[in-house]
Amino acid sequence: MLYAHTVADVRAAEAALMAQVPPGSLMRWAAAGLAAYVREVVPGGSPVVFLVGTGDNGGDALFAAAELARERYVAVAPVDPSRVHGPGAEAVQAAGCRFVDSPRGFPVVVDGIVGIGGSPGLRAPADAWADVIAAERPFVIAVDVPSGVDVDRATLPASYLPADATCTFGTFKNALLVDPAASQAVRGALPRVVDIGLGPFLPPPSVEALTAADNRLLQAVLRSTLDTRGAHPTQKYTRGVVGVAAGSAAYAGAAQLCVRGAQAGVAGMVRFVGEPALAARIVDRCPEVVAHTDPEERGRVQAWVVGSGGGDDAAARLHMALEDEVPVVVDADALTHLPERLPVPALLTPHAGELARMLDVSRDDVEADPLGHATRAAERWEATVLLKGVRTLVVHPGAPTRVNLTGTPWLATAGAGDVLAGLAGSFLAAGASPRDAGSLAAFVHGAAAVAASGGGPLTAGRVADAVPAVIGAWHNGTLDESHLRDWRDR
Ligand SMILES: NC(=O)C1=CN([C@@H]2O[C@H](COP(=O)(O)OP(=O)(O)OC[C@H]3O[C@@H](n4cnc5c(N)ncnc54)[C@H](O)[C@@H]3O)[C@@H](O)[C@H]2O)[C@@H](O)CC1
Repeated sequence: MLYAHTVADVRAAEAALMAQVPPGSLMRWAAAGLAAYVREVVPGGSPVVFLVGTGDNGGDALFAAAELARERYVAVAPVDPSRVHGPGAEAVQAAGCRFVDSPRGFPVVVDGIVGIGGSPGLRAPADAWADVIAAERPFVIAVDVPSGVDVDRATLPASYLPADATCTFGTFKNALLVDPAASQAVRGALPRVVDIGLGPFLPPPSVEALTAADNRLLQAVLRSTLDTRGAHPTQKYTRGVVGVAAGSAAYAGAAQLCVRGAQAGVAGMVRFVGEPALAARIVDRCPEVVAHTDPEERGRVQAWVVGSGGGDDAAARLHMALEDEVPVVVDADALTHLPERLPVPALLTPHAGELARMLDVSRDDVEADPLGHATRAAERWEATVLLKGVRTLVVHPGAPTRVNLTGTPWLATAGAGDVLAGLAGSFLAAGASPRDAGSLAAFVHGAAAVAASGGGPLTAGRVADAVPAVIGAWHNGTLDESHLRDWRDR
């Protein structure tokens, strides 16, 4: 699992650690880690300019500059020459670094303007430096966080300095994992986390992300439903039955893709409820499905998926599902019919436009602050909200938010959300909580998309087809982290 913490939590942990170690230790460790990282990502002797702010972020940069000055040409550009970290300034002077007043002409820039102590946005002269950098496109390495971003909210003010590589300390910060900051300001590979000993002092994270190594969650779900040792015979019913009440005459394909997502997942059986013509088409394409054309005769399920391609009867389908008192995935059109309070554990799966309608704000508002809006909706309905996006969020009140890091831009394709809803329903039916079901489904869905895409275009049906092999590999520990996303190195 990758973990991100809030600024307040990092500061509290730093204070607790600092009380136990000699003064200046943390900054020395941070600076040594930063210098090693610069060496690693920019090997050879390229000249480097360090942009140095007035706080400890600037201090980290100065000590790293002094260390690297032994090996290559290093310049220092202070934001305010009268306010630089004292011991850091002495170190760069002793090391013979040159002082400059702009990053102009340098192929490599290290951004130590502000870290977790910065208020959002860039002030003079950093705003002008950002313009120079945008024009010249040097390789930019951020110290702790790219300067200017809102670190906790992961939002982007008018001015910030995007980084091509980021070296952070102790733990991730929200802005390094969550959009829009993560996608826009943190280009390239995931940031490097330099261990400065904060671990024992950090509280539970604010944000976390599953990795290929985190298959215990999946194993725990399957342990209760799938007996791989033969001690207790596994039956389709013990694996969970997922009900799909999705699709409409206008969006018949949505029903089918939702069913295919559910079938590809971990449940043992899929029931479908819908009008006769639609049900007949589903069974034709997916003969394993048990279809019910009369909702009164729908049979027992352990979880429902409602709303994908919903159309006019989405409200009735949601009402029907809630009557069964089992967990429910509420998708697409059904999201506009949510009751004041949900009587069952629920996973709401909006995209930005749907979340905007739920909260009566604009889509732009949601896209500018996905974490804030998903959190608002999760608190408003006391439910888990899975907000679909490049980095899908799964927000549950009172628990760390999960951000999904698998996927490919090719996954932005018609029907992908229907497959995801069905897949999430299968995890719910197998006994996962809405939070785990949403994050497991998002992870598997993204990884399946990468596998199916092979770097090229995708259809949603091919994503569903790739799901079983991803679940199998993740379950038995052979999933390869390096094949889980293809936006990493852009
Ligand atoms: N506290 C510690 O023990 C450690 C801190 N570390 C570093 O210290 C950083 C935090 O240091 P600080 O708390 O001093 O805060 P920062 O250095 O992040 O920023 C605060 C300083 O920047 C100025 N400032 C704030 N917003 C600004 C803006 N928008 N534009 C320009 N200037 C702005 C403030 O006047 C203040 O002087 C971390 O991000 C990390 O890089 C590391 O050395 C690890 C240990």
